[in-house]
Amino acid sequence: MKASLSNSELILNADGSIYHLNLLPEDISSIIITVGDPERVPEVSKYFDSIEIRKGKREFVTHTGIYAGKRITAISTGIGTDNIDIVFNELDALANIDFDSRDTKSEKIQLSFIRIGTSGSIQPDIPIDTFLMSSSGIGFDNLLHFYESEHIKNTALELALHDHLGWEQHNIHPYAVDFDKELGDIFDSNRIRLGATCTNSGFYGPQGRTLRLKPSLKDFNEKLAQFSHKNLRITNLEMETAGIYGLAKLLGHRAVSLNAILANRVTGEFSEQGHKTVDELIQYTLNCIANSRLV
Ligand SMILES: O=P(O)(O)O[C@H]1O[C@H](CO)[C@@H](O)[C@H]1O
Ligand SMILES: O=c1cc[nH]c(=O)[nH]1
Repeated sequence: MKASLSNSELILNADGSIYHLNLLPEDISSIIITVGDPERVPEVSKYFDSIEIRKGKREFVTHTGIYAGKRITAISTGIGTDNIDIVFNELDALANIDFDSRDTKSEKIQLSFIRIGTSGSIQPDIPIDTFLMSSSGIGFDNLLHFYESEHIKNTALELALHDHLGWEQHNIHPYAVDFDKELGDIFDSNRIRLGATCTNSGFYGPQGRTLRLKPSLKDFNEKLAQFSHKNLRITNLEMETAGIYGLAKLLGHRAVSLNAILANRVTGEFSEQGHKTVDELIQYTLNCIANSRLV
């Protein structure tokens, strides 16, 4: 028989809540909106008809409530896939590990994750203040390389990208994971574009930005923007989507990432109405959830 999880692996606080998120199993819904910025959580939950849970620790703020008859959890992940590792492992533990016996439950709950994030476009025809749904997440961070994950990756996309970039000598080995198409269909409309999203481990050098430091790869964004594979092109850069797609799939959950495009890296523009654009994406997302069969 498999030994149950020790105190150093499944870490619970004195009140029985999970270590970083400070949440109890009953605090979360199976419909989960993730946002990067902790201040975006109340921007989502202000539309709820009622709020039942308000908890937080570090950058991980959680509100659970009811919107149009659906129980929804909104949680902030902070910035980066290092935090995605914590948030997704702990949310899955809340759903699928019995905290008393410290064993995995025999009946698993599938969670539906919807990220509402901000991002920068690398294509001239994807303007600021538009919405974009990530059909694939391409990870330049290393998160998925630490998990057995060959079976959930889009290896055809990975190979085509490796061939195009030729960056092995720079120790850059991106991984690729697709969104959950059925979940994505709920958010599809002529209001939102589709594209492949690159996730990286930083905002400046790792997204081809130069303030005072010189990038090692001079043509980073251009090379990504030129790539195409089976009608798919790389459209935007941010810092969480690929990790979310990878961990959600590995754990048997569904995920989709919706981006408010705030920067256009080709034209050099940055939105002056970012708050409004994000607010519109929040309302769009909630409306799609309300009109869906998600439970
Ligand atoms: O607006 P959020 O969701 O934080 O997402 C984007 O914004 C942050 C960088 O400013 C990164 O987390 C990036 O992915
Ligand atoms: O350019 C951008 C804008 C928002 N978030 C990012 O990670 N990059």
